[in-house]
Amino acid sequence: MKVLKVDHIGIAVSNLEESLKFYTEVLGLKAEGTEVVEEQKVKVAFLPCGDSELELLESTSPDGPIAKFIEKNGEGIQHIALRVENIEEALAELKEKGVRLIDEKPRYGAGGASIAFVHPKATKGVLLELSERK
Ligand SMILES: C[C@@H](C(=O)O)C(=O)SCCNC(=O)CCNC(=O)[C@H](O)C(C)(C)COP(=O)(O)OP(=O)(O)OC[C@H]1O[C@@H](n2cnc3c(N)ncnc32)[C@H](O)[C@@H]1OP(=O)(O)O
Ligand SMILES: [Co+2]
Repeated sequence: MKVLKVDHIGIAVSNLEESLKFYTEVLGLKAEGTEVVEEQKVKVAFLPCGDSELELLESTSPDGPIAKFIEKNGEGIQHIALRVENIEEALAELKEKGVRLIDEKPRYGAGGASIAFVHPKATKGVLLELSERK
């Protein structure tokens, strides 16, 4: 598999609009439009940061992964996403190596990316998202 770069860092927040104020008004980052990703039960906003981005995620449901994360840990970094050249190939290789995957097949990611998560127990405690953008 080929990792191209850190695509984004996912930050779990309780209130997206409120959190965006800090990142845009204080840090001066520019927010791209928000998007609801139903399958992940999140509303997200991306803030480009040089060659990578920050992804702010607010839960759209009390039983979604972001709501559960915040309940357990409070707001903060929830995942790191690596851009890969070919996600199908990356997943096949990780599976072959016995790595614990959350998603064996790519799912829909914000902006039309193909994404899949690797379990934090396999990565020394980091929820890892693989992302391929065409
Ligand atoms: C829109 C999209 C995009 O970018 O395009 C996104 O990013 S969507 C981003 C939101 N979507 C997702 O996160 C989908 C993938 N996530 C999941 O399936 C889930 O959140 C899991 C990661 C499997 C965790 O599930 P759940 O909370 O039910 O399990 P759990 O609390 O029993 O956790 C099992 C163990 O993993 C650890 N753990 C849980 N979440 C973690 C996280 N975010 N980072 C690091 N460790 C984590 C727990 O502390 C626990 O360890 P101990 O056993 O040692 O206590
Ligand atoms: Co993400």
